[in-house]
Amino acid sequence: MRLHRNLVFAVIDGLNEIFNENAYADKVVQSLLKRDKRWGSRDRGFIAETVYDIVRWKRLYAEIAEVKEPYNRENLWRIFAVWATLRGITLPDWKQIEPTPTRRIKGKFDELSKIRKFRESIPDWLDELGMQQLPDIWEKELAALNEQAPVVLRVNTLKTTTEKLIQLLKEEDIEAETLKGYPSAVQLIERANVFATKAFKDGLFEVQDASSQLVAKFLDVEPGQRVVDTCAGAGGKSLHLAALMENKGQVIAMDIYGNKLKELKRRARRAGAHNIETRTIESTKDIKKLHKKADRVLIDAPCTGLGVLSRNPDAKWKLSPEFLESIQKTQADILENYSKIVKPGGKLVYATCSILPSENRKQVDSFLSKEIGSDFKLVKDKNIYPSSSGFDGFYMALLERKQ
Ligand SMILES: C[S@@+](CC[C@H](N)C(=O)[O-])C[C@H]1O[C@@H](n2cnc3c(N)ncnc32)[C@H](O)[C@@H]1O
Repeated sequence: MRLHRNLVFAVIDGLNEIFNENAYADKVVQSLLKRDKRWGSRDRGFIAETVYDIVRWKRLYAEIAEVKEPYNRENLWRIFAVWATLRGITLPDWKQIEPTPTRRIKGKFDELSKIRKFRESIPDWLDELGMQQLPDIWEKELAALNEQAPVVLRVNTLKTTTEKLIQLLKEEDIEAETLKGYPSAVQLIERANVFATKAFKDGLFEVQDASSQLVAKFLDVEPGQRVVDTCAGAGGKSLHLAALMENKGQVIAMDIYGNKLKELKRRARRAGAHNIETRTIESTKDIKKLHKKADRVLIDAPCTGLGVLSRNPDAKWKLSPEFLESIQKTQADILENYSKIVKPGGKLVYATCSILPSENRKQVDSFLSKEIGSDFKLVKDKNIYPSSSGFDGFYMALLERKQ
């Protein structure tokens, strides 16, 4: 592979923003890709994959490069040189790249790979937490979370079928296949920019991980019901709920951030999902109005996102023990307050994209031991682990409010 100067410069600029300016990797990559209209899909792929790779392996590469945070540009070039050397890419003779001791880099890589926190590139506190909470599986989950996530689409059944979508994508030179056990999912055989397709603009699919596609189904919705999606965000699950309900009944999509709900509205229009109403949560009154009013409630709770590290590797570096503590408190409050929206006889799903028991089953058990929780029973729950599923890590619990 020959390295192109302007692409590598874009990578270095992106890393600077992510590591030194606390910017989110997905946003940074999105804006880098707009830098030069002449870049083709290979160039764009190089930038996105290299940035994500280096974010994913930051601790390991920085250790090999012998650089410490905050990284100046020279440090970032050294980290880049480690990335390239370990991939067997011949480094060009540019002034930014110092003569790199290839053998030394490979030797250090072998040596550090014996130690989990370097091999899997993870902060000490997070590694200790994972070992405490998931002693038997942490090591293999961590390895799975460092794999690149596949691109999975959810077919919008309000407008098309999986077979038709696969055919339409093929006509746009994108190969995709169905996924056993995930009725509305289609997985790309090779990565491609699906957002540029006509099928996307026509609202025939959304990009949504296969594990995430199990959440709305877990809620057991039916056409005609009133369903409240309490942490709807930009609406990945609300859109799925609307499709499962065949556009009949009502989905009330709520969030504390109105801008996310605006994006949800745009997506709903494109998808032809007409039964979604958005409501920003301004105060507890907005929740009280709905007490005992819904057949189904979804709490897709804010969480550490530890189950989706393959998609968002920068979360490893942005999370902190203080954030974990505060998000767990939020999860407990949300569960206690929003469960009151469920009608007697109605159902609730509590879900997270984390694999930590303290954000998952422990939250459910603690809720069930409270006064409001005694009105509910746990019907079933499911832990989805990246190592066995091949997709994101998720947790979902189905609870039923007694009559
Ligand atoms: C896991 S994300 C939701 C993802 C979304 N359901 C989807 O499928 O695309 C959690 C959401 O909870 C929202 N949130 C955080 N605190 C909240 C609160 N107290 N009440 C309601 N929503 C909250 C966040 O803004 C975020 O959009």
